[in-house]
Amino acid sequence: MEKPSRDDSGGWAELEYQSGFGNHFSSEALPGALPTGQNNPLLCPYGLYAEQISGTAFTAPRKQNQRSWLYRIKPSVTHEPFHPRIPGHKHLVSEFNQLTSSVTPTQLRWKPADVPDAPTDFIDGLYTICGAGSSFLRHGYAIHMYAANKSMDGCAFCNADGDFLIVPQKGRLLITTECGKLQVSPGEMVVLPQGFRFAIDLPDGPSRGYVAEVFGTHFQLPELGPIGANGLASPRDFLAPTAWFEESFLPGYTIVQKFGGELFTAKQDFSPFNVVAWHGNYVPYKYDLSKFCPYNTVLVDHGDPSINTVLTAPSDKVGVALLDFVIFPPRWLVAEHTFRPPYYHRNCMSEFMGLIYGIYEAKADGFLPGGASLHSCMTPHGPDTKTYEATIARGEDAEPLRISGTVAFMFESSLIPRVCPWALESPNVDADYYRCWIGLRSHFSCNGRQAVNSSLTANSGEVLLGDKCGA
Ligand SMILES: O=C(O)Cc1cc(O)ccc1O
Ligand SMILES: [Fe+2]
Repeated sequence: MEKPSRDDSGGWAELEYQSGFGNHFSSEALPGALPTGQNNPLLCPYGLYAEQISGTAFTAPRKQNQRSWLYRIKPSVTHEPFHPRIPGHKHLVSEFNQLTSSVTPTQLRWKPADVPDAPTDFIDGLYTICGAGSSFLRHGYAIHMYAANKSMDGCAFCNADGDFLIVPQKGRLLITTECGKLQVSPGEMVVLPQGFRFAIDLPDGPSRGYVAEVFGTHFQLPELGPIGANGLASPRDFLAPTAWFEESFLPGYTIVQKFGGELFTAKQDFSPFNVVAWHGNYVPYKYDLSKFCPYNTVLVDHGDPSINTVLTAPSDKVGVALLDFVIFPPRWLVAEHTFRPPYYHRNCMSEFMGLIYGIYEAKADGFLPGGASLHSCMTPHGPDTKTYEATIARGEDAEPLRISGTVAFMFESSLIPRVCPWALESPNVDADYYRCWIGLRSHFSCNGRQAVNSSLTANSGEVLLGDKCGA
């Protein structure tokens, strides 16, 4: 089989995918490579080894159970022992506690990170921003970002800690996985489940993006409730790869395994992308965010952002997410006599936001593509002064307005994030972020109406009117 070039997009754009979310897929790169009638025959077709990868406990309820069978030239165990990687990686965290990270209720915003000048691949370009819980306890999440400029070479990455949901903001990702290849462009997202080996090529050079990693659970489609049977992200728009393999002698090939936030390496002399056929429902997949079918208010008020949930990683509490992936895509705003941008609020959930392109509807300035913000549990936030003033200026009879040319997103979690020291000390921290709200003036006016609140009433009982009441 011809191997698509790893350093340009030749062949990648025409990749074939299998469509569906949570399907039991099957794929073979050689005819008849999948055993029939059983998973684990004594002798597999073409002399392949059968290997299972489990995404849930063997005994997980059938509805949640995830596993795949890989039929490969050599099993993945065929490698030398793991050793701590030298050099290590100082900026990855999978356990959030006082030793690794700290808390702040302050509104945080980061300017976009520069892509480094020094050759940096996806592994070295990945750095944790914040998170909660522990990969060891199989509960929690980490939010990372990456800035890289070079393809992974002679190595594959394997994340033993959790599932990666990657949102590229700049530069395509050409991802070779054990199940096949995926091309992921800015405007798309990809999920690489725990344990799969993958290599990321960067055909466009400088690349940047966001990663949510969830521990102990997997992403699923949100319930649709009264919306009905259709809408939001449609299962058929999720794309899984088709089997692709290479049989090559690659002396010194390295598996880099992230385990407890630390990196370990093991050598082998062949490509891990040697799976000739596979079947199962535990697979990497991608989704084009432009396929999202948004729902919204059509008369008054501002719907909660949960209406824009693409995927949710559930916690053990019904209706409460460990981590939701929510987008703010192009759409019409039509609500009448309504403040249409996001409302001012304090949320018991914590909100990490990123911007893929364009201008986010709540921030006229300062929240830039490739940048990020974090509003933790009960930290007040909302539209900046410019957005507020512009919205009020449009008046009660504002025409329907189309938000265009932008996609922002939010990773929203019920667990409160601790922030890594390098994220807090980064030169990209926007120290002036708070100023975007400082200009919000009081528009309060009693306008001749009697103030019923005693604080507006002078000691004498005199009613404060007009500018006397501070308008
Ligand atoms: O804070 C944000 O910008 C995200 C957000 C958007 C919205 O429309 C409503 C609530 C919310 O938290
Ligand atoms: Fe918010």
